[in-house]
Amino acid sequence: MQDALIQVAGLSKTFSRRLGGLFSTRRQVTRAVDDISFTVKAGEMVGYLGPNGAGKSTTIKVLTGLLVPSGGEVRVNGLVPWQDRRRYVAGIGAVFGQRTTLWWDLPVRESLELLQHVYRVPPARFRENLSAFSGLLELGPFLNTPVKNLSLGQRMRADLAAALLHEPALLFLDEPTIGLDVVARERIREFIREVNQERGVTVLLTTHDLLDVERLCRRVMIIDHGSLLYDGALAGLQERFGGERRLVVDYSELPERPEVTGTTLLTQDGLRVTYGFRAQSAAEVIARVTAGAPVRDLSVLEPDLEGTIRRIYEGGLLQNGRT
Ligand SMILES: Nc1ncnc2c1ncn2[C@@H]1O[C@H](COP(=O)(O)OP(=O)(O)OP(=O)(O)O)[C@@H](O)[C@H]1O
Repeated sequence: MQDALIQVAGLSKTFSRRLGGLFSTRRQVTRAVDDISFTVKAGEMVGYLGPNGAGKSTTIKVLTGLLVPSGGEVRVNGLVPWQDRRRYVAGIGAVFGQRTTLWWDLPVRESLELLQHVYRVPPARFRENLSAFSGLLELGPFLNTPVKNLSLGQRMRADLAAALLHEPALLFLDEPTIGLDVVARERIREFIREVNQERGVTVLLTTHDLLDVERLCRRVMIIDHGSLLYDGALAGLQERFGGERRLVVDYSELPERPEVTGTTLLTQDGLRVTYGFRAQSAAEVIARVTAGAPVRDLSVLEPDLEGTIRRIYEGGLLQNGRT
């Protein structure tokens, strides 16, 4: 716990909303986040996943100090996020994909200059960082454009630069690729990877785009109905909850008995046979297949992450599966 940059213990956040008219005493209580605990070490990049309404944004809002929790303890960078705001925000950056933190009517450059003053970034550092981020995010063509006239992809790039100009140790990203096309998404991912690997910025990433997670995160946390269901390696998730891997074999000559020990024969179409298998290494299965009959070609298909996550959300696979 000592060297953790983010320390969360027993965090809860409840929203209470009056139902009915002004004088109604009926209230609807939502436990948006319910007793979650985790730590994140400096330099990590962690994916924070969950279906709609799971509690992701609420967690991020508490961690960035925008919301005060109903219970639990949170320390980020050694500070309590919702106290001592000035000191706290100097050490973090945040991008909320759904809305910009920049000044709507100002050109990007002026917005960034304003932030320079807010965060008291020395002029030389500012120039250096602006030039580095302009290069990586190709801000040049729209630095003088008012934020309100930017495309969504340009706006997101400007927001990322804005979040990092003061060199925070930690970056919170809430849906940073939402609404972007494939090329723009890839560019943003590339930038996030660079920031994490080259600058050592710790990243907590919330996203519905599992490609973001596959490309960027080794560790994922999954939240649903306010509870943390899984915290561990992305690879472990696939191993434990992924569907079957498949081996597609094109035989040159069909074996007498195409069944192979340790696999399920899924389909057979002429000389092409597809097997399903779990856990064991593909090499073992391939060795068994090739020992049985001559093979012309074969390929292994991994279960996709989207299918795995969907199974988890839909099937409650993780009810007792906290790691
Ligand atoms: N200000 C609020 N007042 C009342 N209820 C709220 C408030 N903010 C969030 N909630 C409720 O808390 C729960 C968690 O919401 P949250 O926005 O954290 O989910 P999320 O995982 O970020 O979802 P999404 O992926 O849809 O953004 C939901 O049931 C939501 O309706």
